[in-house]
Amino acid sequence: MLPKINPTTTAAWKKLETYYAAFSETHIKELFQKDADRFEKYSVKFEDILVDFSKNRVDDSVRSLLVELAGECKLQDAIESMFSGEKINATENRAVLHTALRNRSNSAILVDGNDVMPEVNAVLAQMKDFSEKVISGEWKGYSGKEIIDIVNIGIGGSDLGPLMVTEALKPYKNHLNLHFVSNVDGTHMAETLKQVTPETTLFVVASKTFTTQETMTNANTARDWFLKTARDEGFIKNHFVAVSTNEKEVAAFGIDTKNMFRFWDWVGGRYSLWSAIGLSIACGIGFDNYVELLEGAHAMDNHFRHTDLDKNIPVILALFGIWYNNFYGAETEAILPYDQYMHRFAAYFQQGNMESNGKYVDRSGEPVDYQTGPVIWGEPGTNGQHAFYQLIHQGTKLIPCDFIAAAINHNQLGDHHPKLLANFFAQTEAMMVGKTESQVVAELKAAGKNNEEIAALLPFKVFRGNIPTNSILVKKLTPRVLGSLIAMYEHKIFVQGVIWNIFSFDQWGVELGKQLANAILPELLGDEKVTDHDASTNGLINAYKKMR
Ligand SMILES: O=P(O)(O)OC[C@H]1O[C@@H](O)[C@@H](O)[C@@H](O)[C@@H]1O
Repeated sequence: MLPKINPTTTAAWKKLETYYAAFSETHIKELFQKDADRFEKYSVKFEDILVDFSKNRVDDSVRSLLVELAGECKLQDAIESMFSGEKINATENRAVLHTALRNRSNSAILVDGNDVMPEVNAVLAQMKDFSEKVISGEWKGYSGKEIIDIVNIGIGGSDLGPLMVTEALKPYKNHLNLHFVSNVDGTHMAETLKQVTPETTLFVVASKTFTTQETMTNANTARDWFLKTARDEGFIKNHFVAVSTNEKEVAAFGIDTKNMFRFWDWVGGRYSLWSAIGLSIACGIGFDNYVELLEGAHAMDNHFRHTDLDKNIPVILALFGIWYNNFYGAETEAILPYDQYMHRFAAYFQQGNMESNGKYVDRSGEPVDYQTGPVIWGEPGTNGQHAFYQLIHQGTKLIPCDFIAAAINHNQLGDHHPKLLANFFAQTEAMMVGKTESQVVAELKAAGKNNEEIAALLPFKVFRGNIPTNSILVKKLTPRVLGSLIAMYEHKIFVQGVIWNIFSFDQWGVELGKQLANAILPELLGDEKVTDHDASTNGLINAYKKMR
């Protein structure tokens, strides 16, 4: 069980508050001036990943007080509780074992006294067998043709993980074309179906519950579309497989449970790409590459579980995040991959982070009186530079940023990569050092401006700097490296949830909207005036009825 400790009542929190009062105006530049070894002291190398934490508003005292905070909040016990299969997802009475799905050591992990590893390995073997058959062409569509297109139908964790990973690992892609349909907006399915043919398309219906409205609607539409051409329900088994925890609903849909890939209630939706939800990944990049992804995550799991807190990458990321969130009042964090293939990475961790730590009730059921999860957002560099970096550099909000880049690009095209990386390094430098008044004056003088012109322009051209960044530089974006990066952020989220004294593995907050949508749906069918909601909702529904 996780402890129920209000972090603000710890001695470390009080000390951090006192320290913050004196320290908060300190410029990161000064920290570098005072400490020649700062880069070495504030960076950690893990396999092919270098994480540079040095450009943060953190000194040795802040770092050790944050580690003290983690200690007082019993972080190490919490880590052990998660890895050993305790039911730390208390509001759903479930263990949290995405780490078991990538437990390449195969050591026993017990849930209710039963080792989960044999089942995990059995599903992995099933995924290997299936993906190899589809890739080799041994798996045939109803007319005897090989599969060319795979359509993953899922939403939330049953979509974002496979989508993000297959985009990030596109250089490892085989001949199969992957498509992802998530939105209940018919456009998503309609546009996808335009690109595929029934004879050569495999639908992977991915849903933990197999009751999600969007996914079931899309899956039914896909089945109708398929049967219009195939005409025989007996052919469904060649073209529809399911990934789910819900055997009953899978069978009710008409999918042969032989073509069902199981997972378990101890896999959270947003942590499910490591489970059979990764089937599209295994098909798209091959099972061996999928296993490499698991291996990379497992290596990060070991680092997280066994490394001292002050050298532990996910722990440091989490603690520095808490420093900005709870002491500096930062509301958001940006994830900025300088890697076009990682264009869905921030979106993926929007769910990972915001669904996990977007909670205002603590583990005792009381409302918190401090901030919890931040807003996560981001786009790949350099695009973001020409869009929203203005606000990061000169806006009124403090936005800590994570920069991610690979030293070796999969596409060695002219001088694109040095240019990309020059921007990566320049942005983290600019965010930290800024530009002083005297630098601006010197530049304007050199450009031939007179004193009056200089005075008029000066305030607009100054950059305060002191914007905190983490730089995550990897050798190359391989499946193993990506696996480690994803696990790194997952554990960061876990650490923050532990310290904020919230339950990170439930998501009750997504339910209300679903419930109300189910109530509204039948009201949209007829023409009668709707009156049972508030005036705005009634007004909108009635206006819609007139417009359609
Ligand atoms: O995989 P299924 O059950 O369709 O859920 C899909 C998604 O639904 C949402 O409402 C959330 O609960 C997510 O965590 C989940 O990933």
